Amino acid sequence: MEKIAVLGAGSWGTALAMVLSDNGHTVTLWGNKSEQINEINEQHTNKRYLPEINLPQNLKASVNLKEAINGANYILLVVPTKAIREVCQQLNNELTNEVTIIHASKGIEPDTSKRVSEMISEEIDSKFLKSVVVLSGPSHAEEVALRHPTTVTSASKNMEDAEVVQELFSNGYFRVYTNEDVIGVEIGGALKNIIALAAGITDGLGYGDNAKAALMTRGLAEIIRLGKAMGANTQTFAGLTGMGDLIVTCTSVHSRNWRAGNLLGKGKSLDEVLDNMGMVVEGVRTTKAAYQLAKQVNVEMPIVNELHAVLFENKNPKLAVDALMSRVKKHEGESTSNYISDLAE
Ligand SMILES: NC(=O)C1=CN([C@@H]2O[C@H](COP(=O)(O)OP(=O)(O)OC[C@H]3O[C@@H](n4cnc5c(N)ncnc54)[C@H](OP(=O)(O)O)[C@@H]3O)[C@@H](O)[C@H]2O)C=CC1
Ligand SMILES: O=C(CO)COP(=O)(O)O
Repeated sequence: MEKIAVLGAGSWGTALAMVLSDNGHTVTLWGNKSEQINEINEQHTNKRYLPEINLPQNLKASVNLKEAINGANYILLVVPTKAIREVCQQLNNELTNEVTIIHASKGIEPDTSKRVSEMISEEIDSKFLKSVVVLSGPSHAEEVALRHPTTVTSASKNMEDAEVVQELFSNGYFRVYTNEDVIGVEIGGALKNIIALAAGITDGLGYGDNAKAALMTRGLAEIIRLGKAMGANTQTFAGLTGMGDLIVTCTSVHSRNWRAGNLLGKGKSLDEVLDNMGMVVEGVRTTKAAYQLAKQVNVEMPIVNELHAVLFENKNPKLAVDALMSRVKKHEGESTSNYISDLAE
């Protein structure tokens, strides 16, 4: 059994800390709000993020980062993408031994186009960084906390590290696969949030399942095109962290990205939506990042372009849908870089 620090006491950090505690590991959940940390230690609940859930009695929490990471060989980082660099900088100041950093955040940084694992490698002193492993897949915190069957992927360039993480998390309700395609796993997890925002918008506009199926299918084509340009293995996008996460995020009321899109489709402004969500909506920043990245690598991403216009240029969502529907007529396989044959390899 291992001592593991979980940094980020929101919905996903808490649910993953529960999985690790269920597996018998000694887990300390780190957060920055003392009231919330006291609630976790004394009431064994985290009501703001996981209402109705009783946390395992052996799960401890701390506001003190030094205390949380003391003696840990594994650190699970689960804060919103925009906080990754800041938390890594704090962590870097406290580390005294080499650690494996596992991250479960889904986003791309605007302006730098960096994936989360790249930000971690840039911020953590290499003498403290044994390995970076990504944990991603179709997994709403609300369902994991209820111990409902869930499958995810542990990805690392080094398969042995991915397998160690697979072992740490696996149990009867949490099944972990491995993959060495870190780029594909991170791109799939980040970009599905964009498509979920768009799917929420079409639902909010009152369009039905046909529109959602269209967005998911053509959205996956866009994700694969960008992923291929970034060096991903296109087969990864047929798996849990690609198609799997796209399905769960576009079709679930648990998804904050879908819910945010739904409110936008119903006519709320982006500021109103984000002010009322109370949890991170990663797809907003990632839309900005993907929009910039697509231009840099010259990849066609019409859904991303229209969503960017809705979010940041005040475009009416209905006009964005009209624009997508009236694009130049195409062959279905055109500009998908034969990804279906790639997937079938
Ligand atoms: N929720 C889910 O089902 C899943 C989420 N993810 C990913 O996990 C990541 C985290 O999401 P999630 O837990 O849902 O988000 P939440 O909004 O539920 O929680 C975010 C947590 O991060 C904390 N936080 C934010 N900034 C900092 C900081 N600078 N220092 C310390 N703590 C900070 C927040 O603290 P505070 O309360 O003080 O604001 C809060 O506890 C995202 O990238 C998301 O895409 C991945 C899979 C599933
Ligand atoms: O990543 C998730 C499920 O796999 C959670 O999605 P949301 O951030 O949209 O809630």
